[in-house]
Amino acid sequence: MSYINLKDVSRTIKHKQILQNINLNIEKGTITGFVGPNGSGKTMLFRAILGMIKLDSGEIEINGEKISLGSSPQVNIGTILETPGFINNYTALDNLKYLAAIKNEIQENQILEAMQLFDMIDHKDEKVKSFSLGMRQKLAIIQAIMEDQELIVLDEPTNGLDEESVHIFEDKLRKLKNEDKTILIASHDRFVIQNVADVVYKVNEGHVNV
Ligand SMILES: Nc1ncnc2c1ncn2[C@@H]1O[C@H](COP(=O)(O)OP(=O)(O)OP(=O)(O)O)[C@@H](O)[C@H]1O
Repeated sequence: MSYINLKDVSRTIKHKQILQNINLNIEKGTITGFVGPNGSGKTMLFRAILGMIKLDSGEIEINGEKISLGSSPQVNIGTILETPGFINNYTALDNLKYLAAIKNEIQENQILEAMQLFDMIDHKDEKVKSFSLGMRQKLAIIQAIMEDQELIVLDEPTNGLDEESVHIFEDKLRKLKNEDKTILIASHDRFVIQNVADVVYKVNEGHVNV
């Protein structure tokens, strides 16, 4: 049994088939890349896997657990889906502490350790409203990995990152994979996908193909 299973998953919104009969098996401890044009369905696919949209038909299981709209899976999941909603008037550290308080599983030193990875320690006391796009994106990556999440779902994670940060990010993904984390990543940056993914799927008009 794979770690993530999608069986005949379909969803139509306003007469448009957004996800079309998707069958997918993803193994634990792998990095799976998704590529495809704008509007092809990558984000919707991730939303479906995370139980954020209702399916018209089909089934999704993560670690043997059936996923349905509104039920939060037992698996600890880290995500970046579109623009992360940070509180602009809070500092970077306070934003991360606020997010960490939801699950209350990690201490400040673990947050700082994750910030260190992307050289964000020097900016920890600055308000997020002063951050550049790339700095916000680093913060988004940090929140997606800081709790040692076992499933990490990343939609366009390298948006706005400079070259060095992309390398740090790729290295971190490889380390997480070696720790048996399962990572899904959608990106228009084909180099990132080529560099890290074990399997790459093409998404086109709601279909998913190898
Ligand atoms: N809230 C919504 N209501 C109706 N249709 C939507 C909604 N969000 C997305 N769609 C449609 O779903 C389809 C898939 O969109 P999705 O955001 O998954 O594409 P994507 O592959 O992530 O694109 P991009 O590369 O631009 O991020 C598109 O046709 C889009 O117009």
